[in-house]
Amino acid sequence: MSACEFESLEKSLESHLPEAELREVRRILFGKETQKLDLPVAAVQAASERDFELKGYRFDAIQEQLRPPRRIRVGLVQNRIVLPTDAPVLDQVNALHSRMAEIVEAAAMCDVNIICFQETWTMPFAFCTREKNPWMEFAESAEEGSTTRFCQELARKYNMVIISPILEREELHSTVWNTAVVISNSGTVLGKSRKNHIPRVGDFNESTYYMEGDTGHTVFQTQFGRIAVNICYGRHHPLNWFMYSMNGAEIIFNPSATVGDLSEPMWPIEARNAAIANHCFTCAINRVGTEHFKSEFTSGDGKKAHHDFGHFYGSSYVAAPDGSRTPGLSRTRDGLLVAEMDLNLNRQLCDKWTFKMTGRYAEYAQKLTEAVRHDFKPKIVKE
Ligand SMILES: NC(=O)NCCC(=O)O
Repeated sequence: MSACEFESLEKSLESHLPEAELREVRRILFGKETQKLDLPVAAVQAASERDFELKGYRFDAIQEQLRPPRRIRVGLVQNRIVLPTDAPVLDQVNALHSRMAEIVEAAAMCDVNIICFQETWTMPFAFCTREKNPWMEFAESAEEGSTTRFCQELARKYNMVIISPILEREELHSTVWNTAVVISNSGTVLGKSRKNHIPRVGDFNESTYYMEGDTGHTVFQTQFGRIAVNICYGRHHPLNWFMYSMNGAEIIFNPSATVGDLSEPMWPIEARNAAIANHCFTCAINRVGTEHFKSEFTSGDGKKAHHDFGHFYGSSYVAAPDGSRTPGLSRTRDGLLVAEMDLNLNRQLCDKWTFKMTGRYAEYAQKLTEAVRHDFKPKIVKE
């Protein structure tokens, strides 16, 4: 079986382990069990007709005496590109818009309050090619572009906050960014969060196309909680998650595009660890499928030139501050993951583990300031 045929770790465990053993494996691998959500029949039917996986889970929190629960639902979308990468640009974008409209409608049936799409969801992940044409044509304005207009309509129609990660062109200086546009459930553009860390690894030649973000660690206050967006490669940087959390994020979304050979063993760990370390929920989203490009490209590693990036392995999941997590979506299929969470869990875990309280941040701030200076002398004791 090839890596792009392997459905998921969860399915494999389910089909091969006896029930009692499976429970123990799940307890250790996934933490406190998330309950399956009873999703409406209409949504399940829509998912089956439209050929995407639909899964729903609930994270529970303690019922407090003074604070009412703050229960909300998030939706994570992973999908393949719809048309081949050499189809006309506008056709590719429109096809992805139509696909997303089908999935968002099902999310609305499931009472999703905040939905997040995958990184640069309106295009193939063409940054492996190092070609400028036609990929730069996918870049659009975060405020006025057709994708934002499209999302604004959906946000209003379904009373849903939408996180729409796109390739952004800032018109005045024609600067290009990798940006998540955050659209309020009122349909207003609440703001945008630009990718802070740009990869220079394997075929991820993104620095050819856009710059390190300049929006810092913005947190967006929505009707359904305070949210932030840490785009893809930013998940390898603990301080990036940390700063969103320092600004008060209750849920941090991580829209991504990453391939099996490079990052799959890290995937289940990083967002989950960030949820634990920062007392918040995290949502890891990855695209699916293998995208083929007309021109060959090399990876600068002595291997033969190739036409594809490798397999984007999906496996989107949500992690909670108590270390529990949902099972992942499939590695091969389009999917919508619905997760219900009580945001009160964040403070409950803060009180239990006190990582924030015991973090000694002032001490580290000072040490870090020293460590990044050119004349820094590391403290190493030698015999
Ligand atoms: N899109 C992106 O930043 N990918 C980099 C590779 C990774 O972070 O796994």
